[in-house]
Amino acid sequence: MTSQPLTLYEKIWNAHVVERGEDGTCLIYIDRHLVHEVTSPQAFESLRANGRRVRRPDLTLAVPDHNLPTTARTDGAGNRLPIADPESAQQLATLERNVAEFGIDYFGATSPEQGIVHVVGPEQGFTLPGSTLVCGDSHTSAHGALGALAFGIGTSEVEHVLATQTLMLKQSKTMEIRVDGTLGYGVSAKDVVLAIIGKTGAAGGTGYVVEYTGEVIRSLSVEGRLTVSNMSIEGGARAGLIAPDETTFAYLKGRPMAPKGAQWEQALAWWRTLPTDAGACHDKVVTLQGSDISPSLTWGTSPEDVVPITGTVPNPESFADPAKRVAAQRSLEYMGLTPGMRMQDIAVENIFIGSCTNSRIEDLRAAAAVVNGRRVADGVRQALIVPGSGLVKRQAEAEGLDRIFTQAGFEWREPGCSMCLAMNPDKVPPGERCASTSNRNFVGRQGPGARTHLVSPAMAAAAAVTGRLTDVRDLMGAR
Ligand SMILES: CC(C)[C@H](C(=O)O)[C@@H](O)C(=O)O
Ligand code: SF4
Repeated sequence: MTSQPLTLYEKIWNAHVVERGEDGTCLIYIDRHLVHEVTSPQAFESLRANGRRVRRPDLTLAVPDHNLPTTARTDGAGNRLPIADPESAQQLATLERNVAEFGIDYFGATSPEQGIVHVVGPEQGFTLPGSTLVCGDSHTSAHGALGALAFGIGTSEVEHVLATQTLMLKQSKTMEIRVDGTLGYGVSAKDVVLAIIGKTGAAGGTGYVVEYTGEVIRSLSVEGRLTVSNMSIEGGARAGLIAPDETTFAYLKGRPMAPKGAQWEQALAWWRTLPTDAGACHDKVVTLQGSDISPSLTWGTSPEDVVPITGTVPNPESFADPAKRVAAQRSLEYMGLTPGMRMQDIAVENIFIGSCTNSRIEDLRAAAAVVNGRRVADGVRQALIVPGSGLVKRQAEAEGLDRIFTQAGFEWREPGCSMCLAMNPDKVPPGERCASTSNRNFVGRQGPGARTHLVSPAMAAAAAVTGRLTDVRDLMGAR
C-alpha cells in the first residue's frame, strides 16, 4: 500500500499533533521557544501570578535584541555600561530577572553569543529541520529556511507555550512559491524575496504557509534562505518553509545546540524524509523566473511597493485598484517622491546594513566587497553596520571586514535590531531617507517621518558610496 503524498508542512504538522479537536483545532507540540525582551514581560508576570513554572526551560532560549543600544556595552575595564533610556533599561532588567527566576538559558547583553533572536537561533543550531519553533515576534518565519515550522505568536500564546510547551492551532492552507532558473550578477536572496512580494502582494500569503521551491531557492546558502523566509510575513504568510537538504545539514553539523553523534544520525535520517512528496498538492502555486529578477527596492510604504533599480517611481494612476491608487498617492507624499522619477536619482542620507533579514556574515561580506577601497559619500550622514550577533561580529573582524567599513566611514556597532525599528537610539531623522537592508518600510518604522527604501546589502553599500540609490551592477562594472 502506498501512503498519500504529503507536503513538508503536513509532515511536520502531523508529527506534532498532540490532540485533534472536532472542529479541526489541534493541540500542537512546540519543540523550541525563543524569547526576547519586548513580548515576554506580561507572559512571565502572568505565570508568576498563577504560581506556574516554565514547563521546558531546556527548550527555551532568551536573548535581548530590540531595545538594546548598539553602542559599547562595557567600559574599557569590562564593566557594564548603563542603558540611558529608562524604559529600555527596565525591559532589560525584567528579562534578566525572569530568565533567572524561571531557569531559562540566556545570552545576555554582554554575552559573546548575544544577537538578534532570529540570527542566534539558526547560528546556535537551536533551530532544527522538522521542528516546531515559535517566538513572540513576527519574523520567526525566518527559521523556516531550515525546514522548521516557525511562526510568530502573541504574548498570551507566549505564556501558553511557556506553561505547557503546546499551542492550539488550526492547520493552514499551503502555497508553493517556486523560483526557477538562475540569478544574474548582483542579484541576491533579498532581491528574490522583494520580487516575490512585489508579485504576490503584502496580503498574498494571508492564511497560507508558504513553501519556497525551485532551482534558485535550492542554490541559495542557508543564510540566503533565511533572508527569503524572514520576509514571508511581509508577503502575508505567517510561516515560510524551505525543504532541508545537504546544504541545510552541512550548515547545522557541529553547531553548539545541534544534535551530536548517534543523535545526529538519527535526526538526519528523519530530516531526509521531510521534503514534500512527488504528487503532494499545494492549495496555490506561484512561479517566478530567476533571470527576470533584478536588484530590487521599495519606493513606497508597503513591502509590496517593489521596482527594479532600473525603474522609476510609479504613477498612482497606473494602478487599476482604486484603493491601491489612494495608498500609492499617500505613500508618495510621505516618501517625498514624484511619479516618473528615476529610482537611481534619489539621494539618501542614511544607510542601515543590519536586521534579522540581512546581518549575517555573508551579508557583511557582500557589502564589504562593494565598499572596499571606496568611501561613504559626503551627503550620507549616518552609515551603520550592525552585525546580527556577537559571533557574526567576531567572524567579520577576523576577516578584516570591520576595517573595510570603518575606513570607508561606516560605524561598526554591537549586535541588535538597531535601526530596523525605532525602539532604541538608532533612528532615521524625520524627513530623511534610508537605504536599509531590513524588512519593513512602514510609515515611521525607522523613526517618526523616516523614509525607508528596502534593499539588499550590496545595494545598501552601493548607495552608501554614491549617496543615492544605485544599481550595484553599474558600480561594480558588471554591465
Ligand atoms: C517587537 C516585535 C513584536 C516586532 C515583531 O513582531 O515583528 C518586531 O520585531 C518587528 O519587526 O516589528
Ligand atoms: S531586526 Fe527588525 S524585524 Fe528583526 S526582530 Fe528585530 S525589529 Fe523585528
